[in-house]
Amino acid sequence: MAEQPVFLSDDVVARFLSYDELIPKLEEVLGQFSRGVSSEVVQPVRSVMPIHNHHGYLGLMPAYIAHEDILCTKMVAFYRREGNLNLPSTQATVLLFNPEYGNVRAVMDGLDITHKRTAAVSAISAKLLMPAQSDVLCILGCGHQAVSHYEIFTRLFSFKEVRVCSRTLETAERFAARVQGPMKVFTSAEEAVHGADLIITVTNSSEPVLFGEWVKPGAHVAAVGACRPDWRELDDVLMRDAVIYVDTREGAAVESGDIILSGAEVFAEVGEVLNGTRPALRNKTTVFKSLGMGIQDAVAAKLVFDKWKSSQ
Ligand SMILES: NC(=O)C1=CN([C@@H]2O[C@H](COP(=O)(O)OP(=O)(O)OC[C@H]3O[C@@H](n4cnc5c(N)ncnc54)[C@H](O)[C@@H]3O)[C@@H](O)[C@H]2O)C=CC1
Ligand SMILES: O=C(O)C1=NCCCC1
Repeated sequence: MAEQPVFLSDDVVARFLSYDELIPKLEEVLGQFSRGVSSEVVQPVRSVMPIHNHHGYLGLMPAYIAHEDILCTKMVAFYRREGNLNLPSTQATVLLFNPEYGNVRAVMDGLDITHKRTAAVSAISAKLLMPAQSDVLCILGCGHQAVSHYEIFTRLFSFKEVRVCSRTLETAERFAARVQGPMKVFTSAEEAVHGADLIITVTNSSEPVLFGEWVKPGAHVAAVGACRPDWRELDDVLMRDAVIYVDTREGAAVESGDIILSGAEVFAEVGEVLNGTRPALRNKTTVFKSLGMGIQDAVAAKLVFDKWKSSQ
């Protein structure tokens, strides 16, 4: 008889998921994905269904990584929350399967996985693309992704200054109280961005929050929000002037409003840079447009499950 699935709650997942193990696994799988051997890493573009009555979307993100025998899917609900900050903007559940039988081995809360793997992939892009001398980090948006990005970026890199700015001063101040470490809270995005070497956009805005004329030439931008074809975080000037990197070309062509609506050309997948088949143009202004991938959730879920299992 097939084993019964275990349920791993968010705090259990968080306990077993470490950036130190996650980052090398993500680098490996991003490289394999971009090698394009479709039988090795199978990941269709996510299917996304609108939840009209609640300004939301439900995304289904299946992935199969053959050589590691990982079969997984994440279901993620995400919302445009205009006013009501008490409602969550993202909820996620991850199912990890036994690939041989097709039964579910684990049902996991997917929030910690989503927060950490997204921030880890942004950090991988930054390692490759940010200016060699990066003193000033600026984070636009002060929600959940801002927290995980702050944690990993300040752990991996040393900045002289970290700046944050959100839509309201209240959310920025709440963020500053939640994370450990120094930062300056700005009320003007333009002032926060001025002179920054590395800019992270983690907003739920559907209109541009970052404008090319504000961005220091040579800076690197990790753009994490705007994951719908009609949503923007970056304006046309920035999209036109920067060299554009993505997690997947296929996903970007279908889901990224910044790419579709600006008509910008994608230069490379981050996996291609990791493989050495496309260059990291560090001296130019670069944008990494992140949309999120099922394979990222899959390697994270496997790490969590294996650690949980060996703790039993
Ligand atoms: N690329 C990826 O893999 C993933 C992307 N996302 C996306 O990342 C974005 C952020 O996610 P969460 O942090 O979970 O959302 P959240 O709701 O916790 O935080 C969003 C933040 O953006 C701020 N914001 C909204 N409009 C703004 C503006 N015009 N200027 C500055 N700040 C503004 C809000 O005040 C809030 O602090 C969302 O769009 C989400 O869909 C989420 C998960 C994975
Ligand atoms: O990859 C993910 O997870 C998500 N991507 C875009 C929007 C919400 C979640």
